[in-house]
Amino acid sequence: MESEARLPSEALLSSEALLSVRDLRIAFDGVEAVRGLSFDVRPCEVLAVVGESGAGKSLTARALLGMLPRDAATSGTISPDLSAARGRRISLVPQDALSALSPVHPVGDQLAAAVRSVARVSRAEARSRAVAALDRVGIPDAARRARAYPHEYSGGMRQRAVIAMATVNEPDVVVADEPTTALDEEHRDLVLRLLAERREATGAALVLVTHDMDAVRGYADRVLVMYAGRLSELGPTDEVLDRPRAPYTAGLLASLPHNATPGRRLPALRGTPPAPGTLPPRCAFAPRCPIAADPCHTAEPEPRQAAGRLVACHRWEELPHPAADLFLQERRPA
Ligand SMILES: Nc1ncnc2c1ncn2[C@@H]1O[C@H](COP(=O)(O)OP(=O)(O)OP(=O)(O)O)[C@@H](O)[C@H]1O
Repeated sequence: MESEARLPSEALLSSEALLSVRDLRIAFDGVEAVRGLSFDVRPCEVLAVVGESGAGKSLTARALLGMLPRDAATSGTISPDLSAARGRRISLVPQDALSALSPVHPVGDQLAAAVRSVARVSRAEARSRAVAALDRVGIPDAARRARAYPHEYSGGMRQRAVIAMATVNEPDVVVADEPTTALDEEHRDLVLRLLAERREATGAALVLVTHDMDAVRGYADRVLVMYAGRLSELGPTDEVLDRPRAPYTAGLLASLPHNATPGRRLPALRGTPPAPGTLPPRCAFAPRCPIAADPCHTAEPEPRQAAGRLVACHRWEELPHPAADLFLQERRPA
């Protein structure tokens, strides 16, 4: 039997945290979409946030930035609150590069304005930092290109410019919200490489919200797996991906196309996540879980320290390894 210790939420606090999120709840019209989430962002790490659509990943990312919709009701703590220092200590790389850039100002002017919004420097100095930032993300002839408008940039150059914008002030935390979802493979790799490179050069932590498990494997130090607004599993990337302990993580990984064995039926996560507001007091994953048993149907599991990570599952010790076949069997008619 592997060791397990139930921890009170305060014990999840880590002295090395750059950002601590505790019991974060985000609700719309009284319905909670994020339901008591606690995690840390550590200095200089890449923390991936994964989970199916609707898990609450983007809301969580936006909460870090203080960019939630006006009608969102929140509770819990995010400390320190960096939202007032947005652009200086925390910045966003959004999914859509065009939305991050104003169409009516030259790119260099936008970067220079971003510099001057946080630093008392001359226009000339801001301009020179803007050009240097464009140069660092590989925009050729940056001084000339700084005078061009976003629509004069190619798609790849716009992506680069957005990363330059997010990192020009060397923030402590960069939040990238599905930065590659809308991109083809070439641009996807470019964005991930550049983000990783700029993050490393500036010593920033990167919170990477993504559906792309290859990106998680390639770039993330730790991964936070979310399900129905809660933490399902959080731990070092290789350990979580190589040996998931939460059945939800196992199902998510088993259903990736490249995990298919030729000639065998593809494992799949049957069903869909519950809609917010429809959650009875049980494990939200229980109806889809191949190893759910008694406790899962009566009490929602809290995150526990287990096998070198946090796992929110009553039955994590019962999960076989590898677990993909569980999800194959689940598809057979009863
Ligand atoms: N502005 C809003 N008003 C009402 N409900 C919202 C709003 N934004 C999000 N939600 C609810 O919160 C849930 C979580 O949203 P969120 O965008 O964080 O999911 P996600 O995990 O990022 O999904 P995806 O991968 O599709 O982006 C949604 O399913 C939705 O029910």
